[in-house]
This record gives sequence, C-alpha cells and structure tokens, in this order.
Amino acid sequence: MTIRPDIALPPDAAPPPEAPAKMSPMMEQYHEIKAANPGLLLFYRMGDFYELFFEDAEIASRALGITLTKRGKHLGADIPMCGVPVERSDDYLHRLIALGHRVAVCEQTEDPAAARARKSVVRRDVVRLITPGTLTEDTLLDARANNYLLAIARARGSAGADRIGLAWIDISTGEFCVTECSTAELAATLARINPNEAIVPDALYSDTELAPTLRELAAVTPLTRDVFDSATAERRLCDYFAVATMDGLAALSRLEATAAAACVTYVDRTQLGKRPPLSPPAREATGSTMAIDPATRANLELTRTLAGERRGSLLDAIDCTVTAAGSRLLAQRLAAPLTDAATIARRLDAVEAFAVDSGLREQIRSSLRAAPDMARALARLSLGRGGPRDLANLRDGIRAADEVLVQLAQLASPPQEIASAMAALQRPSRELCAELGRALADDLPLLKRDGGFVREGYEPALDETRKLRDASRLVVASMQARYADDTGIKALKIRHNNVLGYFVEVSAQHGEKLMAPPLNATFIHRQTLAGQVRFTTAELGEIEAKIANAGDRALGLELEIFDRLAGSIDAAGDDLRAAAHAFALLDVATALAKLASDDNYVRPEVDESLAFAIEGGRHPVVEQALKRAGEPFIANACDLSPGPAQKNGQIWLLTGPNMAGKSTFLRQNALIALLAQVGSFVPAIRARIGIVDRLFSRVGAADDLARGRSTFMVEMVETAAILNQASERALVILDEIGRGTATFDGLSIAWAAIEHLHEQNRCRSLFATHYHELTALSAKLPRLFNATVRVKEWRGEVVFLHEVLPGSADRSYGIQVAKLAGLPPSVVSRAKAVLAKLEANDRGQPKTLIDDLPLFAITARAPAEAAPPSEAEQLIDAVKALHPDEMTPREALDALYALKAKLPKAD
Ligand SMILES: Nc1ncnc2c1ncn2[C@@H]1O[C@H](COP(=O)(O)OP(=O)(O)OP(=O)(O)O)[C@@H](O)[C@H]1O
Repeated sequence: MTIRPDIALPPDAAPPPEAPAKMSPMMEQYHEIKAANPGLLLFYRMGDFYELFFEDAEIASRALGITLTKRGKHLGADIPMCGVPVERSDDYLHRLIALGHRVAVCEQTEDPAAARARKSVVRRDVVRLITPGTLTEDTLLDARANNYLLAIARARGSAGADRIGLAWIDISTGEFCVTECSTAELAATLARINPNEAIVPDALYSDTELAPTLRELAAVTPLTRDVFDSATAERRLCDYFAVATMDGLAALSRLEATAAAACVTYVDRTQLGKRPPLSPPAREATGSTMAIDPATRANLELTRTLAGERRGSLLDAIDCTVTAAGSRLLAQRLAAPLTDAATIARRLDAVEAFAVDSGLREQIRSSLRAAPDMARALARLSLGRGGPRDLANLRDGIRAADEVLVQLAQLASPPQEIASAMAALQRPSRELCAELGRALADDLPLLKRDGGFVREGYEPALDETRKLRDASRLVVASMQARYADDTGIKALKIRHNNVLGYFVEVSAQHGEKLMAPPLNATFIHRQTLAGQVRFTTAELGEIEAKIANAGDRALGLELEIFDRLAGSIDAAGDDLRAAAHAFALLDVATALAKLASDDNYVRPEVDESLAFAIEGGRHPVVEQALKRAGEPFIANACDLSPGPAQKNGQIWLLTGPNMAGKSTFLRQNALIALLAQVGSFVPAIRARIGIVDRLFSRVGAADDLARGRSTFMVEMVETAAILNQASERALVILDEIGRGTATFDGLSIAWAAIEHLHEQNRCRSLFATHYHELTALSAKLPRLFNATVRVKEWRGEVVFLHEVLPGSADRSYGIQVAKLAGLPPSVVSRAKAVLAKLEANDRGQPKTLIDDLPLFAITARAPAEAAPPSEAEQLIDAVKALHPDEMTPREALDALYALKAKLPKAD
C-alpha cells in the first residue's frame, strides 16, 4: 500500500505552509495555491514546464529520477525545485500516480503579456486534481483494466459485529456499484474489486484492526468525517444525479448510500465540479458472488502470477477478447464468479450459441475488433477532455452496432443474454450517428483546439469564414510577388512566425535597400538577424489581422459545433453506455466460445447440489504451456460429490511423489469450478458442479516478512481462516499443510485439520500431502477417499505419468527428483544411504542413527560415490543429445555411426 504522510492528509485538515515574512509575489501565489491543495503534489505551470518546489520537488525528483535544482531563497534557505516539460508531462504523471501520489495541476489562466502589462504575477489556478482512482486519459489508463475508486464506510455494531459499506466507481466508464459486507469479509471483497484508490474516513484509516487489510491496497486516501456523513449522504447523491430522491434510481442501505456519497463527493472535489456521468449505483446482493480471499486469489494466480505478471495467469490464458472493454469485463467476471445457477446458465447459453456457430462468431469478432472503446470516449467528452476523435469513436460505435445487429439476426432464437445485448445495441440514436457522420471531416486532429475537424459543407457560416481566411492567405502570396517586383528583390519572401506574425524577409545585403528612401516609406524595419533583415508593412498588418480574425472565427465556430455535438452525446449517454456494455458482453461471450472450441472445453452443468464431478479435467494454464512445448496434458477425473448415503461432499487425500502433478491437479479442480461459475466452458470432458459459495486455496508457502510472518506462520494463519470459515458449500484446496515445521508437528496438524474438515466443515476438499501415514485415516472417516498420482520406476529412474488414481503412494521419490534437479551425485547417494538407514529403523528416531551413519565428509570422498556413468547410460545420454529435426541427412548418418561405435564391443 502506498500511504504517504505527505499526501495522505485530509484535504481540509492540513495546516497551511507557513508564509514567510517577505517573499516574491510568485512565491506568495505558490504558497496560497499549495495551501489550498494539501496532500497533493503541485504541478505549477511556468512557461513550457510544470515546476515543483520544496518538499514536492524532493519527492518528485526521487520518484521520477529527475534533477533537483534550486530557485532563489525562502526564509534564508535555498528553494529546492524540479520540473517536467509540459509536452511530456503525461508520462511523468503516469509514474507518479502509479506510485500512489496525487497531483494538482496548476495552469496559467491568462496571457503572460497581460500580466506584464499589469505589472503583476501571471494568474494561475488549479484546473484539475489527478488521483489514482479518478483518471480518464487514455495515456494514463490501462485499456484492459478497470480503474476503480472505492469508498469504505463502517457502521459500528454490537459485540464487534461491525458492518462495512462499499461503493466503487470507474469514472472512465461510468460503472458504479455498492455492496455491504462484514469486517471478516472485507479482505476478500477488496481483493475482488481490486481498486486503484480507496478513500476512507480518518478514523478507519487509523484503526488497528483494519490497518493490515487496508495496507494490501494500492493507494489509500484518508478523508475527513464530513465526506462520510450518513445524514447528508442521500442529499449529496440526489444532487449528483439531479433527482429529488434516490428511490427511483437505486435501493441503497444507509451504509451503502454513505459510501456512494463519499465517492461522488470525492469525484466532485477532484474534478473541480465537472461531473462525469455515472450509472445509478447498482447494488450487489450479499453472497451473489463466490467469496475468494486474497491468499486464494494469489495462490490460484487468477489475474497475476505469484511473480506479479499477467502472463501465465488464468486471465491471460483464457482472454481471447478483441476489445479493451471486453477484456475489462472478462477480468471483472473472473474476479467475481456467480453463485446463482440461473444467471450462470444465462451466460453459458450465450457462450454456447457462439461455440456452435463459428462462422457467426468470427464475423462478430471482426466487427468488434474494429469498434472503438465507446465508454471511455463518452467519459472524456462529458468531462470536457474529449477531442474530435472521441466524437468519431461514438459515430463508429453506432455504425458497428448496426453491423453487429445484422450479424446477430442470423440467430433464430437468440438466448436471453444475447437478446438483451441486441436490445441495447438498438438504443443509441441513429440520427445522432448520421449527424456526426455529416459533421466530422475524414482526417481528425487529436485536439479540438487545432480545428479543421468539421467537414466542409456542414455549416455554411463556417465555410464562409474559412474561405475568407484562405482567400486572405492567397492575398499574402500575391503580395509577395508584387513586393518582389516593386523592390526588384527577387528573393524577397513573406513569412510567418508566432512572435512577429507575418513579415517581409530579405537577405542582409538587400536590407539596406529597404531601409533607405524611398522604400523605407513602405517597409518598416522589425528585426535584423545574422543573415536576414525583417520588415513589416501597413498593408501586411491589415491582412494579418483579417487572417487572424477569420481563423479565430472559424475555430470559434468549430468549437461551437463541437460543444453542440458533445452535448447531444452527453444527453444520449445512457443509451451509448448500454450499447458499449453490450459490445463488451458480446466480446466476452464470443471470446469464451472461441476458447472453448480451440481448446476443447465443455459446457459445465451448474446446479444447487453439492456435486463436484469432473471427468477428463485439465489445468487451463499448464495445458497451454505444455501445448506450446509440444507435450500432452494428462486429463484426470475428480469426484467430490456426496456418496449414495451421504449428505456432504467428499475429501480426497492425494499422495504421490514430488513433481507428480499433485499441485496441478488441486488447482485445476479449483479453476474448473471457478470458470464454471464465471459462466465459461471448462477444460474437461464432462463437469457437474454444485454451486461453490466460497473457494479456499492454500497452495505452497511464502514468507510474508513485510508483515513479520514466517513461512509457517503464514501457512497456519491461512489454514486457520479455512477451518474457521468454510461451510458445507465451500471448496477447499489444501496443499501440503504442516510441511513448514518438524515432521511430527506437521503430521499432527495435518491429521487434525483433515478430521476438522470431515467432521465440522463438511465441505468438498482436496488435500495433498507427503505424510503417507494420513492415508490410514480413510478407515475411520467415511467421506475421506485416498487418491494417488501414478509414477513408474524404470532403471532406477522415476517416470511421471501424471495419472490420478484411487489408492495411496508409499514413497515420495524425493531423492530421485533431487537427482533430476542436479544435486551433486555425492549428495544424492549419501541421501539414499541415510534414507535406507532411516527406513530400516524407526523413521522417527533419527538421533539414534547418527552413530550408525558415518559423517558425510568422509563418505563423500569415497571414490564409489562418483562412479562414472555406465556404457548404457552413456548411450542413452548420446541419443538424448540428438535433435533429428535440426540435422542434415549427412549429420544424421554420421551420428548413427558414432552411436554404433559407442556400443560395447562383442567379444
Ligand atoms: N496432468 C498432467 N499432465 C502433464 N503434465 C503435468 C500434469 N500435471 C503436472 N504436470 C507437470 O508436472 C510438473 C509438476 O507438477 P506439480 O507441481 O503439480 O507436482 P507436485 O506433485 O505438486 O510436486 P511437489 O510435491 O514437488 O510440490 C508441472 O509443472 C507440469 O509440467
């Protein structure tokens, strides 16, 4: 989490910086603006740079790696300063925001010439506040991820039963959701939403109970109590949505309304009164999504791998979407699998429709690929930050909607989700689209202030003004010819720059002529450069004014047209947002269908039972990785459904050698359940899953030194959470519990945990272990089933078959795996010797063996330990080293002879 004391102060509670006794007017202005924006880095515009001063400069120079310089003195000390060029500021802003900083951008709001004339400092004002959760610029956003601002409100309950209200919005797309949860559920809910910035009341920010959870977040901004005032929440929401009561828009609990109002208040503050259009808050019913705590999300590598990469995660493996909005929706869905079988079935129906019709699927995907990101264009326009290309995006979006509708008409009876997407695509006004088509030119500038984006013929007044402007430019050209004639200077040119405007330019040698009578009556000297002399004339001044006026008028008219069009778009915002969402939805459905048909996924049966029956299940990510390496993935079944006379699901106890595929098997079953409830087809031959309400996974172990927890402590905290919270609808994946401590302690903990799962939690579970002693528990626990991963021993080597079968393993083949990993041969054979002794005696009495086993150092030197490879082994190594695909026939023949030569000579 990035909480910086320097930026984390509540906006209205920080003390203003101390004003010095005497400072320059500019520094006075700086201090005044800085004091009004505490907690934010101030980007103070000076010419072509944004400058930062004092502590801001120190923070920014450190964060951005830019030079810290000095500018004047303040209270007798140097003023630290650093600056970033305006045209590259987006890049710097991006980096500061990514680090959790918040920035106030302060612009010059008048022409410096006017200030000079007034003999005072240029007027400046903060034009916007940029915070991680309130971004809209494409350059600052990740197109494929949502950018959520989240507000957390708390209501104190009796006996520690506090309730938490959450509201989250993405102002770049207009999404707005609220929900409530308990304090215990907070971590899982936050991990699901994954906000880029959270705002919390001061009191909550300093709460010791919640601090560890809040620390997991990317950036947290504490705010004063008034922002979270429940008494004024409804009024603030009504004010934002311009309605008299929220009842018609959303039914919110008081706590949800408090969090929602905090969000809109913060948006108001950071956008300085500009209000991005938001959908009315959609309420997420408690329990409508599968609860997955942060550790499980991390372990299962849902959106990021444990190393923090998107590549290699489940999302990356299944994301075949072709639009940024589709990718965002898929990530949202993956983060929040559903728990309602009917809703899941509706999503699956849509995927199925496209899975069976690959022709239609590909047509739609190619139309979607060309469609623009309407939601973000819309948000930029509403905030006054949009440009002509955003208008064009909406025009093209509506055109794409028509194209997709024609394609979807091929479906005889579209399933419900597709039918509602079709209805949404019909909503945007076609008249608006036609108007945009008439108004916009073919080539559009990025910024509206560059002009030239309105098509000729759209508005007569504009055409007229442009003609005037262009005609005046022609007059300048003819004037140049006339002046050249009149003066006899052929090389005379009329040029233009921003300082002088239009001017006559001649070489130095001709300059004298124009400055002497009679020509000096017409040509007024303006500037002498090394090689040229520049002049103006009264006539040129007049024509320049005409050109400037016509140009300004033309731009003014264009901007009026822009505002009119942006206004119509804003008014049609709801329809356009609905269409944008429909695109995303179709993108996700077609992408999942493509995945299903490319990778052989099947439609899962999802119902209210406690079944969990997978036939031919595969791991979606490992399978893809093996496929790239040209290797097959071995499919495996898993059945945790209650037996004939049982009420609860089963526990599979999986034993098997290292590297056999136990972890892969555990995770694949969790991922199949998750994918099924996301509404995706699954990598299996058949799958029936009774709704899982909560997924727990403890796979592997990692230190959490930042939190002062050792590997074993992390393992136990996570196991405790599972044993305390899993109900009979949960799915629990436990991998090697207890391995982080002494053998007997670990075995005992694992033993007790299995009994607890069986007797108390009674949930469907998969438990992998190297403690083979645990398999004896199946005699006592009727719903415990022993399974093992098969391996084959071949010439002393272990061969992994990756097949999961009933039964239990008797050994771990740890030493063989260690050998494969390249442990020195002396260590491997020494380990074998120790193991043999240990097995011959009681495994639990290693101390008594010390005397039986001479020291490693002594045996390690024994020549037998490093025996040279046998002839057969040499032959195998030589064959392994051959790469037939890379050999020429000649090389292959030579290799054959060489192999033959290696054979033992027949006597
Ligand atoms: N079903 C399978 N088909 C093909 N290859 C597999 C399969 N399962 C696992 N593998 C391969 O075996 C490797 C090891 O798998 P995994 O990590 O699941 O083993 P493990 O039994 O959990 O090992 P350990 O006990 O050492 O943690 C994987 O990286 C994968 O490449």
